[in-house]
Amino acid sequence: MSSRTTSVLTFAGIAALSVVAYAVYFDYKRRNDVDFRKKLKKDKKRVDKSIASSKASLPPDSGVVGTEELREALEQVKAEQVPVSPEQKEAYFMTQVSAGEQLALQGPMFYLPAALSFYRALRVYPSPVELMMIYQKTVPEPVFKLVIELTNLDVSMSIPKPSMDDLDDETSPVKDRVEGYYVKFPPKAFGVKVETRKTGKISKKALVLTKDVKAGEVIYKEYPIVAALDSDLQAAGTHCSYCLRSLEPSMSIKSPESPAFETVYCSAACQSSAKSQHHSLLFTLERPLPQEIPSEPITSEKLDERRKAQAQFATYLKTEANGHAAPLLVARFIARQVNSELSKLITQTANAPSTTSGETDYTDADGGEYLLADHFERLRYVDMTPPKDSLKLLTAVLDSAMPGLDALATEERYATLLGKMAFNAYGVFYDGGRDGKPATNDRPEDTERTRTPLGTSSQIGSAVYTVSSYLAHSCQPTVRPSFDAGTSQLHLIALRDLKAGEELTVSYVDTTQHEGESVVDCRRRRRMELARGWKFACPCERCEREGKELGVSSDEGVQDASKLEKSLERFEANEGPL
Ligand SMILES: C[S@@+](CC[C@H](N)C(=O)[O-])C[C@H]1O[C@@H](n2cnc3c(N)ncnc32)[C@H](O)[C@@H]1O
Repeated sequence: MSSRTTSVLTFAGIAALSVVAYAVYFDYKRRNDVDFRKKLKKDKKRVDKSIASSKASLPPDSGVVGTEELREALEQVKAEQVPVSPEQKEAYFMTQVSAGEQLALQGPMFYLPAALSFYRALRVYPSPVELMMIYQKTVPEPVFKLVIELTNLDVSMSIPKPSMDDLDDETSPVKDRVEGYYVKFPPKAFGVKVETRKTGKISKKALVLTKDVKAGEVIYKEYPIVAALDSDLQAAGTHCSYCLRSLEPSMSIKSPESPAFETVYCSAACQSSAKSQHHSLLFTLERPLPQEIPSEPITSEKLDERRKAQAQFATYLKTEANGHAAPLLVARFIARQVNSELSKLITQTANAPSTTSGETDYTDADGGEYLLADHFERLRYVDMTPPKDSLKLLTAVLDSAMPGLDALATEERYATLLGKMAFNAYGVFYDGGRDGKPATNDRPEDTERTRTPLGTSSQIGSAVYTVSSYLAHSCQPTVRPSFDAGTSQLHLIALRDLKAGEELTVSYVDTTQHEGESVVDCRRRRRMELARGWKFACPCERCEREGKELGVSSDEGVQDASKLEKSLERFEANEGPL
């Protein structure tokens, strides 16, 4: 995939989410909030007035817009007072966007006034970059071009130009936002950077040290974007559902508001974080929007519908998805994105207090230059066929909480998200891992794949991290993940002295030679597991060295999934190298 395609996809992902969040918020208020409906009526009058005055001020030949005309119009707009209070800003924003939409429909003569309306809305919108992206998808092209010209003319406004051509322009602020990502991410304090490395024809992203470290040193600590307990522990109530800490059942905080999916927490802070990130949307009957937005009470039928959807999804997670964290991780991820978008819209338009727990989370998931989507869109994924009905059950939960949310989880998007979770999740374990995980009847290639050097059967749960997702595998790794806080916080520990510039690698699978296991068998076991779960023939030094010593060649470089499948089949039948 070219970097341009990736950039466009990243934009599309973010814009889609913002549009959906805005549309859902708007629609929800329109349906449920009497005051809001009254305000809309008033706004309509204002819009009509605004259109009338725009029409009246049109010069007679205003089909084509010259730079001078544009400059004059811009100066006039900039001389206008911008509303100050959040409520006024919101009303102004709505008026201007509606006026822009209606003017744009009236033909070329009205393109400039339409663009000016959209431009006015930009001046009060909390995330102008995202709004430009929304405009790019929704506003007629000639009008959008005028909005771009207006922003270009206005040097004092730092709104980037998100047209496709600009992505090829080295000086474009948008290009900088997309490609500058790896300059700003990971944050310097992590002591690592992401580099693209090529082995033969295959290029991969690698995590590289930016400082020297000593053996045993903690290189960085990282909180997950999303985490989930293994389903047997989730049901047992022995671990915190949010941070995955082990707890005494008598000390735990139970969540009475979600009978469908019982959760326990180790602290009020974890309970509050879980609720604000995902739990309230997925498994409670609480209104998903913050208190600041008044609404009519929800009917008992609607509540029943929501209760039923949650119960069905919970049953699915406990039975059919049993042993697989990906569907729950995806549900929590989507809910977290929705909550973060909504709280951003609401906190910035209505001055409401943040609904998040305030945990230090460098992903900027709750505002800031890069969003959760920016991080997640860039991660690699494996093609997956979603389990039957799992998407339907999830969208029913989302839709019963807020009509319209189902647009966030199309089949394609859902499959990609599952594939991302499966490729990038780490198994969380501490104190040497656990025993007694129930065995599954799944085929090996269908079992949970989470990078865990102790093996999946020792993990207590799964979690996805942004920085650590970039770590490549080696059977002779330079670092190891550790969970020394006894929670899902990942500590990356150096396994030997390492120098700045060295690539960091972890073991995705158990690479230790077990008692009674020969070198051949150990090599075979881990290579099969990597090929089945991770779709690559391991090219690491250890595999190479052992292969040479044992006189077996290896199919390094097998990256094409169809070729890999064949290679794997031959290898399993002892008929060829992998
Ligand atoms: C979670 S991603 C790791 C991120 C990866 N470093 C990247 O390129 O973005 C896992 C995938 O990276 C690839 N990968 C990881 N380690 C590798 C290695 N040592 N050699 C070749 N491919 C590797 C495999 O395709 C694997 O399924």
